[in-house]
Amino acid sequence: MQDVAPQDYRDAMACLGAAVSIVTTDGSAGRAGFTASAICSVTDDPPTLLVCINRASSAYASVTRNEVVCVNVLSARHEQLSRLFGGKVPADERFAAANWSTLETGAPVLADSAAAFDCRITDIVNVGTHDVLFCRVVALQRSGCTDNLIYFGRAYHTIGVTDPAEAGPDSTSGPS
Ligand SMILES: NC(=O)c1ccc[n+]([C@@H]2O[C@H](COP(=O)([O-])OP(=O)(O)OC[C@H]3O[C@@H](n4cnc5c(N)ncnc54)[C@H](O)[C@@H]3O)[C@@H](O)[C@H]2O)c1
Ligand SMILES: Cc1cc2c(cc1C)N(C[C@H](O)[C@H](O)[C@H](O)COP(=O)(O)O)c1[nH]c(=O)[nH]c(=O)c1N2
Repeated sequence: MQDVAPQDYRDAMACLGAAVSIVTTDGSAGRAGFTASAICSVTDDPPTLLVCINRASSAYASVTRNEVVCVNVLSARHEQLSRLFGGKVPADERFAAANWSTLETGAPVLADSAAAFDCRITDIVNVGTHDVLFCRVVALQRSGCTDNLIYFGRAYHTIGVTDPAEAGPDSTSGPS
């Protein structure tokens, strides 16, 4: 198979705007977190999303050994936090910059995230430099879901709803 050059691929992927989240974990393998845009809904039954994580990431060992993650969806106000979790800053310094709680799994939940998906990792598929994590959502939290931090063209942007009712009510859900 003839591949395109990685740089050409990245240049084209820079045209694909994506929501930004902070993926966290905690457990016997330690607390860790990283900024992620490669996140996608897989199915609502059972509620499952996927996260792509670079195996070279400082969070990789903790994420895969703890087998739990929380996907914290970011709002416009979280741009600086996203930069902190985007690399090269010690984990304690990343977490010190915000308030965190927990839901079911013990993975850190960002207090004012637009939405937080608390998950157990059920399957992992290795592809190139990354692992694709299939994550079963066991609890979630929504609050102030009126805007999103977006990464597009190698820069941060914001999108928002004009009528807050469009975003629906705040809520917290556990296992049904
Ligand atoms: N999926 C990812 O792992 C991913 C996504 C976005 C950004 N990043 C990292 O953030 C930094 C800044 O990125 P940028 O968007 O400003 O410029 P960039 O040129 O590195 O990336 C452009 C786009 O290519 C994709 N991409 C980049 N690196 C990738 C990788 N290693 N694997 C798969 N897809 C990748 C992303 O969609 C990204 O938005 C880089 O170090 C980049 O590797 C990684
Ligand atoms: C906007 C944006 C989006 C992403 C990233 C960065 C930024 C700025 N990074 C990179 C990731 O956050 C960073 O490489 C890790 O924090 C690893 O750095 P450390 O090894 O912890 O220093 C990233 N990494 C990854 O494995 N999957 C992803 O989806 C993304 N998405």
